[in-house]
Amino acid sequence: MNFPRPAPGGPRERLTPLLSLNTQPQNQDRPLDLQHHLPLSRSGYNSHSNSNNATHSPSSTSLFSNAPSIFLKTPKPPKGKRVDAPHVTVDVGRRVSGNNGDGDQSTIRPEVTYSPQEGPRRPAEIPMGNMIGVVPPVYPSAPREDPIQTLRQAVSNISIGYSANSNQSGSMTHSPEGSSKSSPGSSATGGHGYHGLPEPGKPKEFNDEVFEVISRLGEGAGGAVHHVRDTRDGSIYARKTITTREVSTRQVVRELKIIATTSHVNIVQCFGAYMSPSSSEVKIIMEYCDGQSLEAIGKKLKERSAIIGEKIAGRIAEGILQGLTYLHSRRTIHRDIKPSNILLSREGIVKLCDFGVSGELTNESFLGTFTGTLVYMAPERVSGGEYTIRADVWSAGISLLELVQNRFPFPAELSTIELILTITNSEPPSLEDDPEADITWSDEMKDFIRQTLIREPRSRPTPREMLDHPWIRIVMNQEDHMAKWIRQVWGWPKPSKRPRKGSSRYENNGEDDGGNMSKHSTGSSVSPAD
Ligand SMILES: Nc1ncnc2c1ncn2[C@@H]1O[C@H](COP(=O)(O)OP(=O)(O)OP(=O)(O)O)[C@@H](O)[C@H]1O
Repeated sequence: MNFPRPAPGGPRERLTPLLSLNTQPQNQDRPLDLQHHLPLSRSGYNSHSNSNNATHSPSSTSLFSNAPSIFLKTPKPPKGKRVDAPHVTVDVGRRVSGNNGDGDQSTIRPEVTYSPQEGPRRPAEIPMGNMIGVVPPVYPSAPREDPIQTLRQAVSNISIGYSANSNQSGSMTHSPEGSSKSSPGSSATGGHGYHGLPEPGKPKEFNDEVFEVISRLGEGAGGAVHHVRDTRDGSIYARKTITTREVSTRQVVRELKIIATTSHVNIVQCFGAYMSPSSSEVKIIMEYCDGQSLEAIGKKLKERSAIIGEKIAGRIAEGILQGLTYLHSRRTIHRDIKPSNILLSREGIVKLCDFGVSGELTNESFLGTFTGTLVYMAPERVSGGEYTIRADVWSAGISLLELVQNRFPFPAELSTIELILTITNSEPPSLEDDPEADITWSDEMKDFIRQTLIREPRSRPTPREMLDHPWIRIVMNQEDHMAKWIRQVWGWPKPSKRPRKGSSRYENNGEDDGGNMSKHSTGSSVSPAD
């Protein structure tokens, strides 16, 4: 990460000398390297925060006339509060002391340090290597933040097993075939075999040894997601591995906190987490969503030259909005709603996942935090403005439009800058009939998409308001075929009503799934399930 260098001679804030070095040069022929930005990011320091808290002042005088000085902007830490390590630029004119051999071990001998809380005090000698001095700030009462410790704490907070989340407090949005309760056991592998449910209320301990990897589900920015089986009881999960070196501690902690504290039928359920022995990875154990993501479903439909029907699209839209409404009630914005983060369970229930970039609202809005996937971002986010939960509504609209039209709503050949300009300045994309393919969509559905893609954020409805849209009400008044539809998408056999002794739960009972997808048709009747 690049930290902004303080502009020489630029506006300065109140500076407080933290450390003054008394230089008694013993070897003056090798000047120390000047003007290095030296992040105080030894282990235990949060190197990416408070980048603006330090600067140096070459022209300032120090306690000792010849001594180079380090100055810090020193916001006085509130009592009992953690202080992140500042970044300092060391302005050291001469090697201080020590041998000049290959080891290049020199020592700076600070005479006085100054702590905003304690005033001047004398620290120990601080070794230098390679002519760069790294001087820890002296905040005796401020505990250093150890990222590994922070992660361990966050992991242990959620590693209380599935018992904490086993109560699905969210409303069921429809009545799927089979069990509606989310549990690892209910997601049998590829329709072969039913695994017993873990005992409710009994926390499970997870580690690498207990898992067997079935397949790799995909890879995101921070790590990979695997389909795994717990060899102790055959339970099936999705395991997300986050490489701690690639993702900021804050981001991992935020994701862990959000998934550990959310409990809703339209949010992927978390069953626990653990750290790899080397602490280089955090692994999150989630419910496995057999129905896969809207991205994978879209690809499958394309392969078969099939499109999705209105009733199915409406159910999916409703599930997304329920999930977002719940998140909003928890003062959370997802910030990365896109087809690969919208999953379906075996029963066709929508499950939002990937809270890596989600944000917790302190006020109703965020200001200009550029996090997420550009192509699904609302105009106010792309342009760096303030944004609210309504930004997630836009992303949901783009994702749905992509799914039903089976193509990305913006021209594919746009460069990043052109895409930004299109999102911010052009007429928002809309749902259109395709007479050539004999596809027509209802006016209600077209209006629903239009409402989600209103450019002016304040005029765009919230997820809660979108749930009252006539299209959603019409769709939700009709019979639910999600389980049948998702089975047809993936070609799963129909589950038998009563499993015969010794047979698998998802045994094919002879249902003909051959005609599960029309090549094309009107938008309202593309599949038997529709
Ligand atoms: N619980 C789950 N069940 C089934 N598949 C999942 C689950 N969680 C994630 N996946 C799939 O794993 C893949 C990787 O997911 P991940 O969230 O890490 O990255 P992504 O959304 O593809 O990319 P990015 O990190 O850029 O947002 C995606 O295809 C996603 O659909």
